[in-house]
Amino acid sequence: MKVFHHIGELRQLEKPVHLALGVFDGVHVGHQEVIRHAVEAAKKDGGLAGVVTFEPHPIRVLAPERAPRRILASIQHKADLLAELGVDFLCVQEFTLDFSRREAREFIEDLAQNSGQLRHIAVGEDWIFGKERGGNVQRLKQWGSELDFEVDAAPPVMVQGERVSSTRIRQAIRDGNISAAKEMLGRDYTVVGTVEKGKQLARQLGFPTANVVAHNEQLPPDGVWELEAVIDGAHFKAIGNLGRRPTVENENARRLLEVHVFDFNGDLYDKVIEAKFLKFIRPEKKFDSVDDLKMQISKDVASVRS
Ligand SMILES: Cc1cc2nc3c(=O)[nH]c(=O)nc-3n(C[C@H](O)[C@H](O)[C@H](O)COP(=O)(O)O)c2cc1C
Ligand SMILES: Nc1ncnc2c1ncn2[C@@H]1O[C@H](COP(=O)(O)OP(=O)(O)OP(=O)(O)O)[C@@H](O)[C@H]1O
Repeated sequence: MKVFHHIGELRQLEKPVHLALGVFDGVHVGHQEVIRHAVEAAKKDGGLAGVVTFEPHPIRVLAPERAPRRILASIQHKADLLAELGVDFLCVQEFTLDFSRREAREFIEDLAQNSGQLRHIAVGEDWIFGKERGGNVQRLKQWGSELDFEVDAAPPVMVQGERVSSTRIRQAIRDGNISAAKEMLGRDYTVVGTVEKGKQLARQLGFPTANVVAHNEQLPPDGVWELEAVIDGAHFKAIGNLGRRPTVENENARRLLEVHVFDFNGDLYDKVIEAKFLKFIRPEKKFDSVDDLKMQISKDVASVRS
C-alpha cells in the first residue's frame, strides 16, 4: 500500500479513485464497513481505493485537555490494518490548527481537484467534519453532484445495541473486557511495540522476556495475560506480564509489557512485535522471594501451554 503525506500527491494517481474519509482510530467494525464501500467500488470499476486520514488525532489538537492519552492504533499499525482490508493507498493529512480552520467544502474541493478521477467518497452517515463542523453527509452529497463524485453513507454499525466507537473500545480495554473489545474491533486486541533491553533478570529466572514498549496504545489492566506474539509475520504462543514488577522493582518502576515467547530463542532487541491479548490469567503480585515468583511463573506458563 502506498502512503502519501500530502493531498497534492494524489495527482499522480492515474485510475478512478474511491476514498474513505476519517480518523479511523483502531479501524473497528464501523470503520471497516465504510472502508469496504470504497474497496468494493474500486474493484468494480478497476480503480483505486484510498483512505484519507488525519494525524495527530484531531482531538489532540482541538481539545487536548479532553484528548485520550492513549489511542488504539499508531499510524504504522493503522496502515497495516488498512492494507489488510485491501486499501491501495493511504493519505495522511497533518492535522494542525490551521487545517482545522479550513471550510469543509474547501477540503473536499481540494480532494476533488487533486484526485484526478475522483469517483466516490465513502463516510459514515453521521460523520461531521471541517471548520465549525460545517461538513456533513447531506452537504457532501450536494458538493458531490456539483463536483461530479458519488457519496456513500454507511449506516452505523452497532454491537450490543450501541454504535461502535473508539471511545467505547478504549473503555472496554481499560476495564479488561477484552472480548467486548474484540467484538467491536472485529479482530483480536493487539499491542504493537518495540522491544527494548531490560535488566535481563528474567533470563536468570529461566523465562527470557522481551520488554515491549507500546506505540501509543491503550493498555488493558496490569496482570499476567495469555498472548499470541507475531514476530516477522510468524505466530507464537506467548505469555506476558503487564505492570511494574513489584517483586523486583520499587513502585516508581516503569509500566512495561514483558513477553515470554514460547519455543523462540532468536534476538528480539529493536524488533517491532505484535502482542495479541487473548485471556487474563491473574493479577500482578508482589512475592516474598524471587524463588516464589519463579514457581508461580512456571505454573502460569504450564497453564497457558496446556
Ligand atoms: C509470566 C510472567 C509473570 C510474571 N508475574 C509477575 C508478578 O506477579 N509479580 C512480579 O513482580 N513480577 C512478575 N513478572 C515479572 C518478572 O519479575 C520479570 O520478568 C523480571 O523482573 C525480569 O525483568 P527484566 O526483563 O528487566 O530482566 C512476571 C513475568 C512473567 C514472564
Ligand atoms: N459504528 C460506526 N458505524 C458506521 N460508520 C462509522 C462508525 N463509527 C465511525 N464510522 C465512520 O467511520 C469514518 C471514520 O470515523 P472517525 O474515526 O473519523 O470518527 P468517529 O465517527 O468519531 O469514530 P469513533 O467514534 O469510532 O472514533 C467516519 O466516516 C465515521 O462516520
